[in-house]
Amino acid sequence: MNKIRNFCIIAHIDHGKSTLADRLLEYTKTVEGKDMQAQVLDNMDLERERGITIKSHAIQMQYLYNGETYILNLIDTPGHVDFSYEVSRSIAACEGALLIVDAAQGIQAQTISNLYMAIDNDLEIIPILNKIDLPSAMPDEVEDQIIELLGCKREEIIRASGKMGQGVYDILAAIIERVPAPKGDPEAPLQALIFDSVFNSFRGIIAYFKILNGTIRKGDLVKFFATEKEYNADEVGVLKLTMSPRDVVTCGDVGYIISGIKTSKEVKVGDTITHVKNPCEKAIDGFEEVKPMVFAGVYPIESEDFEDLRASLEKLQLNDASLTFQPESSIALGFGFRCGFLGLLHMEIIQERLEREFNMDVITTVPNVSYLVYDKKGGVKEVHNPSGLPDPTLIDYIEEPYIRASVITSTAYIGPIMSLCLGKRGILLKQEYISGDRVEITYDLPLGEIVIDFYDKLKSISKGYASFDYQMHDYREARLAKMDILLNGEPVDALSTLTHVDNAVNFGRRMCEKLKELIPRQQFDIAIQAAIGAKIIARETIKAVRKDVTAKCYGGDISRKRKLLEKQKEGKKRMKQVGNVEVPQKAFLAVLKLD
Ligand SMILES: Nc1nc2c(ncn2[C@@H]2O[C@H](COP(=O)(O)OP(=O)(O)OP(=O)(O)O)[C@@H](O)[C@H]2O)c(=O)[nH]1
Repeated sequence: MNKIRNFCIIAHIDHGKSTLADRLLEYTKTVEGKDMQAQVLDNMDLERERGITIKSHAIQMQYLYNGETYILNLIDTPGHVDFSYEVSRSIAACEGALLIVDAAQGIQAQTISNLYMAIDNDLEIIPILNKIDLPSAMPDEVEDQIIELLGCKREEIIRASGKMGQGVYDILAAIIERVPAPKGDPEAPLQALIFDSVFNSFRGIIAYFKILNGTIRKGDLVKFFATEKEYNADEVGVLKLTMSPRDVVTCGDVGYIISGIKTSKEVKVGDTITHVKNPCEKAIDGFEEVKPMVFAGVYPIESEDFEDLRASLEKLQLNDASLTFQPESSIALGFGFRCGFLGLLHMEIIQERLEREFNMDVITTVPNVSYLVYDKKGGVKEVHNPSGLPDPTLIDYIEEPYIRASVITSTAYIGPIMSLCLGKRGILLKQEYISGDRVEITYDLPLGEIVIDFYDKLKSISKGYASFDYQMHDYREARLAKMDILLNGEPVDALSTLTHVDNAVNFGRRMCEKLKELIPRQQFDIAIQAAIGAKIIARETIKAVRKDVTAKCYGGDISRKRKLLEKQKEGKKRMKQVGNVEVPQKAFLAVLKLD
């Protein structure tokens, strides 16, 4: 066990975690020659295409150091704020962390938040100044920032380039020298912490764990604490580039178990696995239950796919414990689910994974946050969907969630960032200089205002030189009103939103204009109206068109005609019939596209 090192890589988004992980795999000869491709661990297509890490990935390496072979278990983690929950779980499975800081960008918001998470879990931190090959690198200055943040010595910082390979051997040496070996007793009753799981259509559910105490053998009878269900350990093993079965996995190891579990409810991330005979006394303190921040309806395009959608969401949830869902119905869209996400990127990723991995065609509706609605009788109810709001006459007041946000930027951008936050009803708390001309600004902001487009706006006004991190803070009373959208006089519940009273008219007008752009012209006029209660606050009309797609074709060209018709059918795939109006997916997310 003293030859095992469990470590993760943490950093702000794009500071080079996955690239450095590639180098570690290459220099330890874990992946060689033909298997080596960029971002080996980002094995989801979606991760490669977008160049971001969404899931944490675990992989075991072996490395010969001073004549001894060490086992290094690496867990690569995502950098985007929406996925910080993945980071917290990976951290719990490690004793050390490589903290990577981009030498050109310096310390950013998630550098700090991920670092705090690692410190809270008592991890040994190895600071790495990455991308030193960049001409724009400012190694001395960024080193100063790291020293100030960590209170470490200059010699402890390793200068590296994940791209060119500098510093990689130093990093491997530091992992062995500085990260403590896992503690624990291989003879004690089994205590294994489940930190992730996936569904495999052939093998059932695969749970990934780290053993804190004890040993697990193939064929052992084990039980899961949360469900108290018993299973046979059909296969146990460690995680190399693929799963690598072992007869025994022991204390300190990061591994996997396959035990024929088919239903996702039976495996809970954060749960403890122990033996049926000689069980441990108590479960490991799991993870804090993650609270979704943003909610949206997810509806199958074909209503008969409802049960398939449920099964797909259950499987996805296994691999993504932060996703929540419960059935709901909409007059406009039929039966679907109200899903909870950590943020908009998370929502987008889930929609794409449903489409790619499960072949589901879905419509997602306007995202919103959760509200606390106090009624006049003194009761309170959490509402995740504007159409679930009680009648206005019964409502005493509504509270909305506020976050505490930290923005790190250079002084040049303070002005525009402050006016952005002000426009989002933000309250400035403090402004602190970190080092040089870098400033941390702290704001309280209504979450509902930032989920929509805050991140993109921040990036564009600061030309990318501002980073942002936030935590849920509290709920505060707000003057909110429910705004409905009517298409040809029919309210479309899936388009309802809660908006601040002061912005309502402006918001309603912009929504109507945007919907006019997004809903295709049809064979009759379509009136789009925004209303608060019975009062219409904005209106647009989409003029009728007679659309004969085959009109352009010359008489005999059948194949061309067929192609055009097919194309039209394809276009319909992402449409939903609402009353007599066909509404495309884009329109349901119009609110995200307001200028
Ligand atoms: N010049 C230079 N570029 C690098 C280096 N390391 C990474 N990059 C580039 O920086 C970008 C981000 O690298 P990734 O490794 O994907 O970053 P990441 O931190 O894993 O990103 P997320 O997983 O999405 O948080 C890519 O375009 C890399 O090619 C380096 O050492 N030098």
